[in-house]
Amino acid sequence: MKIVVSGGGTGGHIYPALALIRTIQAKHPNTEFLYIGTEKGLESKLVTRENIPFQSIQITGIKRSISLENIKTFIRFFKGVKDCKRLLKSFKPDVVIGTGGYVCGPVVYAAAKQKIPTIIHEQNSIPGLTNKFLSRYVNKVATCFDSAGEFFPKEKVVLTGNPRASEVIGEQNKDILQSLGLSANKKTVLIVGGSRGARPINEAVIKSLAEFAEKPYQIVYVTGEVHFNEVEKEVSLVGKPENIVVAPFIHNMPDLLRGVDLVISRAGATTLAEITALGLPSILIPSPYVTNNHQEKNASALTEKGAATMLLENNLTGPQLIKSIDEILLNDEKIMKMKKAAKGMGIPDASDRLFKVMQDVIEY
Ligand SMILES: CC(=O)N[C@H]1[C@@H](OP(=O)(O)OP(=O)(O)OC[C@H]2O[C@@H](n3ccc(=O)[nH]c3=O)[C@H](O)[C@@H]2O)O[C@H](CO)[C@@H](O)[C@@H]1O
Repeated sequence: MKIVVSGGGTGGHIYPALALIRTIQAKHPNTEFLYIGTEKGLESKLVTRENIPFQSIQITGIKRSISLENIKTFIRFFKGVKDCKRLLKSFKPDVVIGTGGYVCGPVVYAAAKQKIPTIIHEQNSIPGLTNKFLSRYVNKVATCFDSAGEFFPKEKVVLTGNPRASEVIGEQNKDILQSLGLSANKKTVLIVGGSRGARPINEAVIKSLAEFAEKPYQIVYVTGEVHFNEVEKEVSLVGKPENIVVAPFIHNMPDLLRGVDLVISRAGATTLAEITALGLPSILIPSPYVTNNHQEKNASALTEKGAATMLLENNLTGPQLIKSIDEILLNDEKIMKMKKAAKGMGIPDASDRLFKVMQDVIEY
């Protein structure tokens, strides 16, 4: 079998694609893959380090306001479609799957025009522009939230969940905490601002460092690659408590997630799929800078079930962050309830479900 995968820009679109590829590689080792992305997106780094064949095209996202840049984007889109048609003709895939981000636009569109079976995977509760556009042309739309289905042609929608949920499932192993220089026996909080980090979260954490030093729990704090140097400088001015580890990015996030007790994060949909699959309590700080405020909607799905608490960025201060952590981590009964609620929302067999959709469109 030959499969083209495309998805990019941020980790939330790339990791589901990689998780799906790994599932298929495990089941059908002879499958050939081609990943199409952009050089600028995180995919050019994340995909190549997995030794998956990677080709890049040039494309930019569309701006919501009318601008000259959009005319250039349309020109790039059609040039991208032409380049993709050439790549697809030479690779001859059985199916093409897009996991979101604007790079999928020309890839999936070109495939649909060449009558190659196509699927898009939408991670969020409110779909992105590219997936809405592509839904007219594809065979199936795989979703992770019921609410996303309303935005797509009904007959094409299948609720599969996010393949990354399947990937994080596994035995809990605290070795990773020790390898980071932390204790295997203390409760552990992971603080992460999505795949690129989030400055407002970083600011609140830096302001809380002195107080964290007094806490009975420990913290893995992931700054995001681009913010790391600046954060390190500020941390060295205040002094880093021994119970905190600061890292720019964690490549083996599934291992780490299996070792922590509480996650503080933006409300990116792939992160939410991971924490619900594992049944992890969370404090979600939705990014207000995303299309249609979709992260707040993503987060609400969890808070409505009691799986998470939400802290809006407007209310994010150092003291509020510490209060929110203590309310959960120092209350075993609350932890148990949140764990159960989170687990109840997880879709751990998402990879299998999505693979089944692929088989169905190929055989159709
Ligand atoms: C600003 C923006 O547009 N954000 C979107 C983007 O978020 P973003 O890329 O931040 O996505 P998510 O939070 O959903 O997923 C992040 C992924 O990166 C991984 N990870 C993160 C940090 C790290 O150090 N190591 C690591 O491996 C996580 O485990 C997860 O698999 O895609 C999501 C999924 O479509 C959307 O919901 C978000 O709104």
